[in-house]
Amino acid sequence: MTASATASIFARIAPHRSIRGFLGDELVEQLLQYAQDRERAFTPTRVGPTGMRKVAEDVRISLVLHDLGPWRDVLEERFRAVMDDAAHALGLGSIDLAVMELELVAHGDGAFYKRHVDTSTTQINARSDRVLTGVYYFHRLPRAFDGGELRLHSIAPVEQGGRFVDIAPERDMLLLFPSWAPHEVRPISCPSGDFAQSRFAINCWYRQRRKAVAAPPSDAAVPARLAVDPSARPARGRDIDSIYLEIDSRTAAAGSTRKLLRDGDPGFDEAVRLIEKPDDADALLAAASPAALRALWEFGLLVAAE
Ligand SMILES: O=C(O)CCC(=O)C(=O)O
Ligand SMILES: [Fe+2]
Repeated sequence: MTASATASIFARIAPHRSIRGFLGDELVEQLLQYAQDRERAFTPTRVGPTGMRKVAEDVRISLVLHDLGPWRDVLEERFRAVMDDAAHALGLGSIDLAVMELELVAHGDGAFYKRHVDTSTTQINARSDRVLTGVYYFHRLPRAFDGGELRLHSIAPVEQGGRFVDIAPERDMLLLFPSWAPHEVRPISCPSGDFAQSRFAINCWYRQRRKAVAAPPSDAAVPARLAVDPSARPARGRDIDSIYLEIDSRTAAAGSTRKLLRDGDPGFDEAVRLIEKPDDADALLAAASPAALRALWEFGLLVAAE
């Protein structure tokens, strides 16, 4: 490829699509009401990888609510319904969906989010990656804020021939773009300062499952007596993502030839419970199937008892 062909790829704005009238007025009103009722439960947004996220007011100011309450199921269903077409239209191929991350974000007066990519939250040993970003916009009428465009950038910065496009956050519009595409939220001015008049958005990240690395069949005998690795730390009250990460990092630390223990694999449910409640290990081990015990041992979550 010539240098100028490469330059033009990096100077191109990522493919994107918008779907107007995505949820319809009735649901918009219900979501506005929900946001208003839950105002006190919103917290400052954070940036950075899972498990190390921090408030950084020089990068991002907005408020977030992860609990979508009674709307979670219907939202998941609607977002899921457009995934395949959007992924193909944007050149992402078929997504092997692991999970959808959903959150409700309020941008009020003075809010913004500087240029970033949505893939940077993922840790090296995560089980899935953000591949497709959906942002669904809604707000009260008449609209009481200005600004808040989503600026979609090419990979190359403007000084190197790059470009950008500003997309207005239209009420009841879903915008879809690849999660690797650099973008920002332009500053919002909402002179009333009234939370209910914020620029609301539901972020949806479609996470693609990482390919499993096939485990070589192990013929080593599972030790007769197993115990929780004494160096394992209890993880009560952690969210499920941190538990997944914990499973993966313990697997790696044990030098296991198997790469990831996944949902649905023998031993996966037991692994989650062991990490959540290591004190209940004895009862869990007594009830676990031989296949689950083998997996827990191969993945380094259990070790031979002294
Ligand atoms: O609200 C928007 O337009 C986009 C928000 C965003 O980029 C993010 O939360 O990662
Ligand atoms: Fe983003």
